Amino acid sequence: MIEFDHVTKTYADGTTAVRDFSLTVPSHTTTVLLGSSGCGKTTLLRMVNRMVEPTSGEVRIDGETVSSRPPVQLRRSIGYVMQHSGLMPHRRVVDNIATVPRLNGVSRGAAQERARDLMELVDLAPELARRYPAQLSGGQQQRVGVARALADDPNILLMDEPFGAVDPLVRVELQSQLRRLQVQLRKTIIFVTHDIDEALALGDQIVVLRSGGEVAQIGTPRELVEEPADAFVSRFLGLQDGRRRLHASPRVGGGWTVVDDTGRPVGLIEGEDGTEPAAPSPEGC
Ligand SMILES: Nc1ncnc2c1ncn2[C@@H]1O[C@H](COP(=O)(O)OP(=O)(O)OP(=O)(O)O)[C@@H](O)[C@H]1O
Repeated sequence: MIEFDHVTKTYADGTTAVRDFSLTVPSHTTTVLLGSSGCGKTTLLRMVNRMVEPTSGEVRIDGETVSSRPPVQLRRSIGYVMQHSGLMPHRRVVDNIATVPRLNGVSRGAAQERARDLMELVDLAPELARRYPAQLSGGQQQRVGVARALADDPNILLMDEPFGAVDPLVRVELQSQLRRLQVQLRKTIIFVTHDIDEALALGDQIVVLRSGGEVAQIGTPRELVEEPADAFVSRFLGLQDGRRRLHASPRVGGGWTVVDDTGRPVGLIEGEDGTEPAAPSPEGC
């Protein structure tokens, strides 16, 4: 469990990025910090591995304040994935992934073997092991970033807009992969994004932030959509402008077409046999 206990961060130039923020992140779940640019998401994330020190308050991992842990040792015990992968350009994929185990004293051979297993886990073809990061697509680089973060089997994974720079199709693939991995690995994940769909797809718990790291609402995806705390959350989630008000209308040949409030088709529903679905009503879903 990770706890933020009344943390505030004022940077040297006087900017207060986060003010009196408290949150409990349950173990083995994914908590998404969701908010627009500049609301303090990265600042909060980096407090966990001491890349940012709070001005007041504290962050605890399993009851122990992180400020009592040497920063380098702490950082090596926590996986960190960032938007632009942060891979070392002059090192091959396999060596990038093996970085933390090597720093922690694992032999080169064993670390590389672990790296190859992780490549398989994140669906990277084995022949990519010898390439350099610049010889990979953006999506592949992010997979390497995830594999590298998992290399020393950390309990905690911090993910800062990890899929923000890849195209929408690849982004959805990476999100599904992370969901599958999480079922298997059950890490404690804090995931930062400003993308609402991504938050709804990945979060067990979502924290909607206003500027200054102020919490607008904490809830499951369902709670946020069904019971937005106020007009800000409702607007932020796109509930007021009809973007998420969907209706199903019968489709020629069976099944249903899902349309939004403007009548724009956004998807299909098919029954188990590919025809009539059991659940939705034509009045809306
Ligand atoms: N080192 C710094 N010195 C001064 N101000 C900073 C520093 N780092 C961040 N800030 C400011 O703190 C506020 C929060 O920044 P932060 O990066 O935590 O937000 P964010 O929600 O992650 O934004 P984004 O989604 O754009 O990455 C912003 O106003 C930012 O300009």
